[in-house]
Amino acid sequence: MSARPAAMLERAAKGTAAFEAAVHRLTDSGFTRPSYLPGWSKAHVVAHVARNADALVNLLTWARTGTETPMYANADQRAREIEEGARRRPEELRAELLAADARLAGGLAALPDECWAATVRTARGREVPASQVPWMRVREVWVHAVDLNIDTGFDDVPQDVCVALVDDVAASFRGRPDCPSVRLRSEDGAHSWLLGESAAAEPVVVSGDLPSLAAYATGRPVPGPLYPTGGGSLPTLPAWL
Ligand SMILES: O=C(O)/C=C/C(=O)CC(=O)C(=O)O
Repeated sequence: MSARPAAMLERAAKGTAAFEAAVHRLTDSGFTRPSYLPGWSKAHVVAHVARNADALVNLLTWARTGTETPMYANADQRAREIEEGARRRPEELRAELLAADARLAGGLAALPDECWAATVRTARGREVPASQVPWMRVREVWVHAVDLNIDTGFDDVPQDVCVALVDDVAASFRGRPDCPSVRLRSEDGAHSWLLGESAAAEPVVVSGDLPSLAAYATGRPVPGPLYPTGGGSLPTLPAWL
């Protein structure tokens, strides 16, 4: 069986198309308007997503060659390139995004089967197989399509991506003392996640549809109603990523 993560590659291609389409709907003057991310304009978000594509190409290079090729030289380089990108003219920034997306698509298509299991290290120091790279891109393009604050919301994010996002958040909040104990439950009962300290007393149960749960877990605008146990207020979660 091939180690190629075919389904996730497909999701990455669809998410990338959705992000590019959202940017396409953005007027030139809209680039300088605020995104949902504090201190970032929409242009910052576009520049970050373009640089993330190149950073992921670096991980694919690492997987293919065995030579350590970090996503970014350091946090300063990452921040500087986002700032520089955000100052470019809209047509340049749009073109940069498309070129970076094409480089990443080429790198993903060309990675030999035997390289997907190679271990690489992310900018957050996580050691992961290269087969995680398509998921890392899915996460970036969908969450930041919402962050652009144009017209994409979590209702537009495919349900399987919503589930995978909450899986990701639950894994990163597991056992964290700064995370309240919260059980997220999809309204159809098919999915359930425990956030925060599992040893803590009775968690607050929050139920709702998958887009709303994913939006709440990732700290984004929640499209639909969420129902915490006892009708109280929603617990405040720590920032994710
Ligand atoms: O998944 C990780 O461990 C790291 C992800 C990132 O660093 C994504 C970014 O924030 C980025 O490329 O700037």
